[in-house]
Amino acid sequence: MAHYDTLSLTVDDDRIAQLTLDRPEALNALNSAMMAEFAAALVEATQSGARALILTGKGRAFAAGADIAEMRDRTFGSMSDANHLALWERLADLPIPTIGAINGFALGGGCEIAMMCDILIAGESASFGLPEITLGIIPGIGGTQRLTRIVGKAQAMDLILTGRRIDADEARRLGLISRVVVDGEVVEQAQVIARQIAGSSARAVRAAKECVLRADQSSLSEGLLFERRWFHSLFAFDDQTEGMTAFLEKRPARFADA
Ligand SMILES: C=CC(=O)SCCNC(=O)CCNC(=O)[C@H](O)C(C)(C)COP(=O)(O)OP(=O)(O)OC[C@H]1O[C@@H](n2cnc3c(N)ncnc32)[C@H](O)[C@@H]1OP(=O)(O)O
Repeated sequence: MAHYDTLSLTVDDDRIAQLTLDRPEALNALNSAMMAEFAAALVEATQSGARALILTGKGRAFAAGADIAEMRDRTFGSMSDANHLALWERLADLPIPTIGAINGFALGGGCEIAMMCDILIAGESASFGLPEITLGIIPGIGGTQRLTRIVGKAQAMDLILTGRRIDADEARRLGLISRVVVDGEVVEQAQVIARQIAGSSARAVRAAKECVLRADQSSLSEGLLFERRWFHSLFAFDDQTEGMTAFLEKRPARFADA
């Protein structure tokens, strides 16, 4: 793995990649150096053959948002010419499943990149929010769009216009995250989920991810057709025969690429 200054990337023997944001002294505030390294690390993780990626933060935050000290003196020209923040969006395009393991604060851009993850779990004392409004700006890493799709207009307006923080339980009730776990066990639990995914058929996992993402972006009829076509396509591969034979023979499936 390459050396990074603002994050670390590991890939274990089960082909689980773990990307840890590592600027704990600034609560993992997202600066330009981290953004460039993040994009490079996603490429490296994918090329390593990883079957799932866990994203977490070192210390008492997942990430407390875009780096305010770096942004304060920016101008419209410098922000728009560089298309600032656009690189973070690469996370949403990753072909493998991504699991956000949220420890502590996930605020502003931190909450926004968390919402890009496919599965989100959080420690009991995690807190989420989009406080950009208090800084005279708005979310810029997809926060208004993703939050509205997830929780609906009224809840999104409430959270974005007030900038208020919510705890892990409320985040789960609103649908932002799927599981709340004991603080300190977030990464461990994410690894359990990742290993389960890595033991499945890689093609079926990819198909399932593409279908779920399609549900957000297409009409129901298009989504249903997309799903059915993927379903048919999976019968072209050995994983389907192996999975069904294993069930009938009452043994665990041995997928070729797992
Ligand atoms: C896309 C746009 C955006 O994301 S804009 C940023 C949105 N995020 C925020 O507005 C959150 C800003 N942070 C806070 O409100 C607080 O830090 C906190 C509530 C997350 C934690 O408060 P606490 O009192 O526990 O810690 P400190 O405030 O003392 O923070 C420690 C240390 O981290 C630095 N820091 C925190 N967040 C950021 C940030 N977003 N950008 C840059 N730096 C940040 C903070 O300044 C402290 O540094 P120090 O050198 O020790 O003063």
